[in-house]
Parts: sequence; structure tokens; C-alpha cells
Amino acid sequence: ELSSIPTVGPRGYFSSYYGAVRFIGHAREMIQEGYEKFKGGVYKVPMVDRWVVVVTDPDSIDELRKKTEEELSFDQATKDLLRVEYTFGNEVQLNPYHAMVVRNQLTRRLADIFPAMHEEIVLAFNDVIPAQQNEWVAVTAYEAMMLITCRASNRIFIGEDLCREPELADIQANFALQVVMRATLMNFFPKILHPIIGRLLTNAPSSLQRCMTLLGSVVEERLRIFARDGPESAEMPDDVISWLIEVSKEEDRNARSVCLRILILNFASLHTSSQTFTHALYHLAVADPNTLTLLREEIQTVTDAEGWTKSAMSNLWRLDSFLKESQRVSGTSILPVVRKTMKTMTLSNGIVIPTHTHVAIATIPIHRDEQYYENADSFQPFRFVKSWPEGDEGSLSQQLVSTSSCYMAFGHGQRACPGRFFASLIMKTMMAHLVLHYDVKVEDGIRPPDQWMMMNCSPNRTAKVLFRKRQA
Ligand code: HEM
Repeated sequence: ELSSIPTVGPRGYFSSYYGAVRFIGHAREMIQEGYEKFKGGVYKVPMVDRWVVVVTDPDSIDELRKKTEEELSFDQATKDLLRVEYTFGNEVQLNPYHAMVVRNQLTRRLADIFPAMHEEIVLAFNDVIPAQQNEWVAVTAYEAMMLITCRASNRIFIGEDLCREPELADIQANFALQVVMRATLMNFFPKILHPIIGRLLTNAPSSLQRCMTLLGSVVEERLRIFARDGPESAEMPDDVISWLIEVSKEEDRNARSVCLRILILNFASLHTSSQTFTHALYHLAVADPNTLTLLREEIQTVTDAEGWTKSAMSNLWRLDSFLKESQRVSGTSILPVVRKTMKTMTLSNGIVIPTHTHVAIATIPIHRDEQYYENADSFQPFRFVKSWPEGDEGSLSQQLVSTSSCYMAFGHGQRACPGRFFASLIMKTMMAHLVLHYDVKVEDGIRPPDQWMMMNCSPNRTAKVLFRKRQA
């Protein structure tokens, strides 16, 4: 019974709606309050259309991690949260070939695609940040980092020419907004009305149409080459468009389906990566000079010895730790892991969670818990570098891409983010380039305040960071 699980906020049928409205503006406080009161057990918080049960202890998290999709479903939770039927379309979950491409082709080819990604990062920084030596220029960090991340990732998704199209970032931003707005709006209404509202909303201007106008002819051309010469053709470049065509089933092998998957991959990657990176940039801009010196020393030494390669980026342990620590204290989602019980679930500590309940993990409270992280509230850039400074070698389990029951910014378990290896590589390469080639600071030396909206902790969207080119 849900009623036996303790509640944060009002408990009654009608008053819980008040709690749900409060949750929109105070999700962080409510999740934290529940964590402090019920740590070791579970508690529930009200959303507009349902309760969410929040799990707090590593043993239960480990237990949940081992459940199958049939018992504890990622897809069913996503279906509810994003109203997939009316936003992406059901076919996206029935045949998730875009996720297969991320898990397989993209992740396996990181070393091959690295030179193009690195080139795009260097060019994008030059275009977006007009910095000079001996002179500071102020740049709106959020917007600038979004543009650079968009170009760098889309260089690999859709290729050199298209990734530089000025419209691209705008199309993606609109799509994300459309999906989130539609899903949020629909969740305010009873399920029985969804088909009607869904039909009304489909009149909204379609990002897919814009995306097809932008990419359609390139995808069509690629489909023709594929049909004529097959996947091994030298005319099929190493990018996500080619890989999508390669792995898709006959019925998906068309421009509409491929463009939709490109939109969805950007939906999964763009805001997450650029927000995560901007959080790290703000930490860098207020870091003590010693931190900067140690980062520069490492990046200089490694790239002098190995050049700019994927494997060189894997040897930047201090930088890896810096980004991981930034993600620990400034994660972009308070509940990045959400699942739905498909049958009644009894945990070994006796707690019973009824069927069709959303279950989430109290990720940010755990990331900030003294029990798991010493001085948990302080940003310690090299926290994850084992035996630093002498040993200076990051242990595998401490890496940015490894998840654990105490580190879940990329989720956890079988459905943990498949894009995290790519995201980690882009963020490291961007940060290594930035640290080596620019000085950065904020005017008053204080980290710009985060901006919370429901579950999302966005880095400040309007703050400016000052950039100055370093001597070569
Ligand atoms: C810093 C950047 C990123 C963060 C913080 C992030 C975070 C997450 C999280 C929390 C999940 C859900 C995991 C779970 O429930 O256990 C997820 C899923 C996913 N992410 Fe990411 N992500 C990032 C970048 C990316 C990138 C760059 C891509 C694509 C290249 C990507 C593609 C996906 C996909 C396709 C899923 C769904 C996986 C599935 O259906 O099993 N993500 N991500």
C-alpha cells in the first residue's frame, strides 16, 4: 500500500495537489527534507499526476539495479514522464535503434572520430569566444557553451557542413521545449483526456519538419548510396546518420525516421552535456590558482607526449576528477534515475512498493551526504584522483564514466546513460582546450547562482565569464 510509505508534504487526496504544485518550485527542498527524515528507508513526494517513491540507501539501490526491465521498467517510466506517445511517438521505444547506435557504433569508434571532434571544438571556440591576448572579453557562458557543445557533438552526428548550420541549435532547443511542455501540460489532465489534448497539441509547429528541411536532402542522398553500394561504401562517412541507416530496419530506413532519431539523440545529449559543462566552467572560473596550475601542467605534459588523441584524453586524471566532482556537487537533475514497478516489489528490508509506482533514487542528497563523501559540501577538484599527487593515477572505479550507488549523475544499472563515454570525451576535450588556451574568471569572483526548475538544476543562464587568450 502506498499509504504506508511516509510522505513529504500534505497527504490527503486534494491537499496533495497543493504539495504537487509546491514540488514544481521546491523539488530540491522536498527531496532533501525527505532524505533527512527517512534516510535508510523510502518516502514519497507528490507529482501532479502521481506519487514518486524515493529510495535512499545503497543496499536498496543495489537491489533495484539488479531488477529486470520486466520487473522495474525504465521505458514505462519514460513513457509517463515524457508522454512518449504524444511527443516522440511510440515507435521510438518499440524500436530504439538510435540508442543501439550510441551504445555500439558511436562508443566503439570514439578513437576514430576524435580528430574531427577535436577540430570542431577548436574552430567553435574561435568562433564563439572572440578573445584576444592581453584583453578580457565577457561572454554569456551558458549560451556560448551550448553552441560549442552543439557543434562538437553534431559534427559526429550529422557531419561537418550541417553541424555549422546556425539554425541547428535553435531547432534542438525548440524540440526540447516542445517535448517538455507537452508532457508537463498533459500530466495536468486525467489520462482519459490525453487523446483529445494530444490531437490539439499536434498542431504546434513541428521541429521534425524543420529538422527535415535542414537534413532531409543529405539523409536522402545517404539512403541512395546505402541502397546502391551497401554499408561498406567509401561514400558513407563515419557519422551517426550513416550508422542509423545501417542498423535501421527496412520500415525505418527513411528520412523522417532518421531525422527524428537525430532530434532525439540531441534531446538526450545537448542540454545534459552543455549544462554539465557550464557548471564545470563556473567552478573553474572561481577555482584557486593552484588548481588551474595543476590542470594545465597535466594537460600540457600529456598532450606534449601523446598529442591530441582519445587515449591522451583518457590519461587526464586530474581533469577527469575535476569534471566528476563538478557533476557530483552540481548535477543537473535531482532524480536522474526513475523506474516504474511492473509488479509489487518487496525489498529485502521489508519495504513494499505497489505495482505501477514510480521509483526514484535520492541522487543529489546522496551526492552531498557526509557518510559517502568527506566534506561533502565542498568542491574538491581532485577528490577522485587516487593517491594524488604522488601516484597521480585515477583508478577505474573512480572515473567520470563509472556509476555506483553513490554516484548516479549518468544514472545507474543496465539503463545507465549509453552516451556517457561520448559525453565524457567531449567535455574533457573542451575543458582541456579551454584550460590550455584561455584564462577565465568571473567579475566578482563568486560562482554565479544555479537556477532550479522542478527537477533541473541549470547553471546560471545569464552570467558572463571573462575570457583572455593565453600566450602560445
Ligand atoms: C553530461 C551529459 C549527460 C548526462 C548527465 C546524461 C544523463 C543520462 C541519464 C541520467 C540517463 C538515464 C539513466 C538511468 O535512468 O539510469 C540517460 C539516458 C540516456 N542518455 Fe544520457 N546523459 C548525458 C549525455 C548523453 C549523450 C551525449 C548521449 C548521446 C550521444 C546520451 C544518450 C542517452 C540515451 C540514448 C539514453 C537512454 C538510454 C536507454 O534508453 O537505455 N546521453 N542519460
